[in-house]
Amino acid sequence: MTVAVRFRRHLRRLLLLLASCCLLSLLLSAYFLFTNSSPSMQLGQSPEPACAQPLSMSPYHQLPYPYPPNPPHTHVHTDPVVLVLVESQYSQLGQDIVAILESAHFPPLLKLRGLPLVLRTNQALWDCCVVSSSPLLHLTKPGTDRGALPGEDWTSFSSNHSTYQAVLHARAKDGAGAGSGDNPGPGFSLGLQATVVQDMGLYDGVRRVLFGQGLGYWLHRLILVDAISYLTNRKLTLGLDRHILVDIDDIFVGKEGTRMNTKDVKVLLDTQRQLRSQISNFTFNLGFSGKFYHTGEHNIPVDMGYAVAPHHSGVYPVHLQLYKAWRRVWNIQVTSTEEYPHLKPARYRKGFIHNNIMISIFMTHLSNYGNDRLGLYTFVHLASFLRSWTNLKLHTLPPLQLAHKYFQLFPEQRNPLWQNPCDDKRHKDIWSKEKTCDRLPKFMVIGPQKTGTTALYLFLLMHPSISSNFPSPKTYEEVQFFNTNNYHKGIDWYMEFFPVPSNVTTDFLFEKSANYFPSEESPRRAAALLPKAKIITLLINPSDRAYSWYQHQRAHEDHAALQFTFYDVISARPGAPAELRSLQSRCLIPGLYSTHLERWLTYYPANQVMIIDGHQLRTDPATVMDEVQKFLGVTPHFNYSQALTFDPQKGFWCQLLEGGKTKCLGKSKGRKYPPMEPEAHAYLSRYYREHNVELSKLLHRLGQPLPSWLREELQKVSGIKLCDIHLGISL
Ligand SMILES: Nc1ncnc2c1ncn2[C@@H]1O[C@H](COP(=O)(O)OS(=O)(=O)O)[C@@H](OP(=O)(O)O)[C@H]1O
Repeated sequence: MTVAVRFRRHLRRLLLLLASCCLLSLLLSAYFLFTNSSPSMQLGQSPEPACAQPLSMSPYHQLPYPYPPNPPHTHVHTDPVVLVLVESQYSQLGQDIVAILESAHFPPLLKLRGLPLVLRTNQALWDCCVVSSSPLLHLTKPGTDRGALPGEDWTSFSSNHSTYQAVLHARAKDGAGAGSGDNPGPGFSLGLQATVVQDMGLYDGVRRVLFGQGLGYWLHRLILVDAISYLTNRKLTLGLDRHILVDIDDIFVGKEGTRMNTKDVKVLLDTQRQLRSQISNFTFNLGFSGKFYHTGEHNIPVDMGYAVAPHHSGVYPVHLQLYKAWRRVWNIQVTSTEEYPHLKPARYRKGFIHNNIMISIFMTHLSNYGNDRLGLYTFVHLASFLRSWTNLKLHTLPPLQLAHKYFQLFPEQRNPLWQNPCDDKRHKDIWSKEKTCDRLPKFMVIGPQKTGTTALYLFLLMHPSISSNFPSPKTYEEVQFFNTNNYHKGIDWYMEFFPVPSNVTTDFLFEKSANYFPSEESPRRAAALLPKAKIITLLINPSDRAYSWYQHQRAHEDHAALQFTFYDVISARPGAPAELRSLQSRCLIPGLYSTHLERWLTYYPANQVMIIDGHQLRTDPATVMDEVQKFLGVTPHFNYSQALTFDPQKGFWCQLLEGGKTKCLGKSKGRKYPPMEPEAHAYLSRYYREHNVELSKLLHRLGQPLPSWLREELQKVSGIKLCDIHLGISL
């Protein structure tokens, strides 16, 4: 089973668990809220500004970051299920819970039965401040947000139990609250309303963070980030270092009169000085592109290996010529894009490396025109906001180093994921007018090898509306785009393999690369570029497949295959020679059908995937081809019973030509070799047993019949009837 499949299963399980916990929490909350509304204590008010008060007696408030160890409750739940309670904007159930706390329909004072917590609802508050001693804080820096808080529906919390620790305090506008003589509880300051509290789990073993209003309030969002970190024991925490680079694009471009003048440059330098007080070495980056690059008049160094390449210059979708020109003429090693994979939403933007040019997303685009003061104001205030309210540390680096840093931080982004430029209007507009997105396959035969893929390929080409890719001009072999380094040659390279269809709606282009089936990368890459494509796979008995593949290797004079018997290959142990082990895995792994199929089904819906019984294609190709035509929706219907004939000499079905001649596959398909030894047969039956069981379950789930070879293999599985397997009883 692949990591992706396992992850999906875990995720599904986790979501179910979350949903059940939410439901339970909802019921409990509703029960508590409705069954007891008498306050157990008076709430206080203080004339002092918020957070100027001495803080609670909580045993934790003195403890510095990193967070204290788990509270001494014996059964503290640190499972992130509690996150759902605060994740109000993104989860329907969480929304309900926060809505309860915000609701204007409850009496002003509530006590939660079963929990030592009192809620005061529907308040107008002001002067909100972050409690500096809260152990929750990581990203958030203590400070006071003066003035009225938005809305008049705030809920505040008080308690006399040390499990609760205030995170945010505010003052009640109407003067309500605990009098100066009241005791608001150990976790709370006298006279202040706690609007966000952290439950350490000391009371009932459940750690929580309770918000007295939604996440519309900006400080709540900051606290939410810390709450997630706290509740997951820092598993979901980002570091505090951030890098910033500001490009001023094309400073010499723009109409006469709108370009930067001396005054603009002076203000720019002044801003740079201010920013340097907060970000050491901060330097505005002069971006150059287009025809003004390298004009040299201004004596500004431009050989930094970097050029701004905004979307209109075609960084993504990739124009290969541009990359080559950059490299050759200006030795560009890094540029930036805001289009990959799409312009919006900005948080999904990524970088990638193509043709040794790093394309990263650090570009923050300042206007290239004169008189721009707003941009400068924004950057200065952004930096001071971050310094005042967060513990983030801002750094800067020159573009090249920053790009290296970027891919060091996000190595998974190095490899691009190509998409169809015509699926996004902005991409299409950038895409060259001479290019078309119609030179892409509508369906693919993905393998695995030795299952009859070439026969299927030949039969498909007999159909008047179906055409395939051109063979590789160098190797005459399959394209192998999605599973090899060919992928890094880009989609232009791939499209060159296909003819321009004469009729886009009726013509069916396809590609057959038999190694796509077991490849880890192929399904994700194929689905990104060809999400609507239909996928055809052929399965024969994996033992026969392995044997045919071994014979194929021998015919190609593979050194190890000639040296070792088939049994040696399939039964090689971990300490065997590397050459043998490599041959073994290439021989056996493609036959783990259920694993590979599950991966394809992660990226493609089941109705786009056709699983053909390769044995049936061999014995009754006309019936299979009828089903294939139906699956593809291709017209006109082609009569394969008339077009194919069994060739007794070849021992296989072949194309019937005029005059009764036949066109069969070459010598390399349908080879003559001795039958597999019984010992190897038995070994492989055992080896593939579990996987065949998994395959039968998968086919059952998809509502597909079991091929006869699979039935036979399953019958060898002792004591287990097929119907048991279908019912999901494991062996
Ligand atoms: N009609 C017809 N003609 C010839 N061969 C046929 C046909 N139908 C199925 N087969 C079986 O296809 C096997 C080769 O599979 P592939 O074409 O997928 O092989 S490859 O991966 O492309 O090398 C090949 O395997 P071998 O018998 O081991 O050569 C054949 O058994």
